[in-house]
Amino acid sequence: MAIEDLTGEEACELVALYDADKIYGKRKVLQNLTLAVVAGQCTALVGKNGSGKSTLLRMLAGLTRPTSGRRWVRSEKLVTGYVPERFPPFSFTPAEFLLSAAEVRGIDKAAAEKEMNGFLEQLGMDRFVHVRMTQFSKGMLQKINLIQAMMGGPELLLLDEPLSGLDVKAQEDLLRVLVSLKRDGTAIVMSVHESTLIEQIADRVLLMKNGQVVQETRGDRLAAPAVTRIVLRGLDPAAVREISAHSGVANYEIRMDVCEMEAWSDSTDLIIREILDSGGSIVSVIPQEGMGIHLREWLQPSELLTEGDLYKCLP
Ligand SMILES: Nc1ncnc2c1ncn2[C@@H]1O[C@H](COP(=O)(O)OP(=O)(O)OP(=O)(O)O)[C@@H](O)[C@H]1O
Repeated sequence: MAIEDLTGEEACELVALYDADKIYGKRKVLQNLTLAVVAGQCTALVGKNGSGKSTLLRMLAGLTRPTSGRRWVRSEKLVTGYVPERFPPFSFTPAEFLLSAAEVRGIDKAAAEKEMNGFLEQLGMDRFVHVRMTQFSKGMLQKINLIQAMMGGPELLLLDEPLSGLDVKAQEDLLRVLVSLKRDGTAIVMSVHESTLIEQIADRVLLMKNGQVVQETRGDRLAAPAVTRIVLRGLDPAAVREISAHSGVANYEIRMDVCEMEAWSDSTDLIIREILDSGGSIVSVIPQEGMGIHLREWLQPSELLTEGDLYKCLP
């Protein structure tokens, strides 16, 4: 499809890559990447160090061009916030740095000051507004790094390891801010190692390996318990419905004389027994590993909001 022909749902796309490669010297660090970023959607990039996450974020930001393939952007005026992996301890105060960054981006001074103070307060940094950043810890610098990207109402927010250096309280504060931006329609793409951040905010998770997206899953599937797909025959719909009323059945679909059921893995034996006892026969039983299980190898658990429901914390 020609990019110029995007209509309907695709019109929500803010930026997209088509068959994009990035080559440094002889090394292909991104290969055949095709992906679109949609307003209000949060995408998490997961993968080992060197798998290409930062390069992909820079390419989406327009900071590096594809060696081949294309980057499409809805408008050259797309308001984009970018949080680089490293943020140096500039010898400015947050007020000096953030307000001049806002001025460069054409944000009105009074509005910038109001927005800056709001973010500083939300991230517990308001006391340090006039302190030189050379005295800041890694976590404090990261908060300023995040604020510079979030100011000016970005339509697209690109975050390279946003939780880096933040303590648990700061992670929770940031998560609240990100959820609220996402609710207002900001698209977020972030490289991330913490599973809880993904579970709380990501709509989709892309697993990267050697510069390619090798797996894609929904963010909420990461936390979902494993299921078993059971295909059965020989039961009438009433008998299927009766078994499906069991809490161990996640969902089912009847097609002609065959029924496909998804059972929570820990109920598989019980459900199969009920099917056989009711006179049905089993065609196949396939455990659904789900991508979450593969993805978890690449993620660290985090203490972030392990018990709370994030949405309950929101104002
Ligand atoms: N400007 C550059 N010149 C040469 N090689 C580069 C450049 N930028 C990145 N690379 C290489 O591209 C590969 C992918 O790097 P990238 O930083 O995108 O990976 P990453 O998944 O973000 O890793 P990390 O989590 O360590 O940041 C690495 O091998 C890196 O050394």
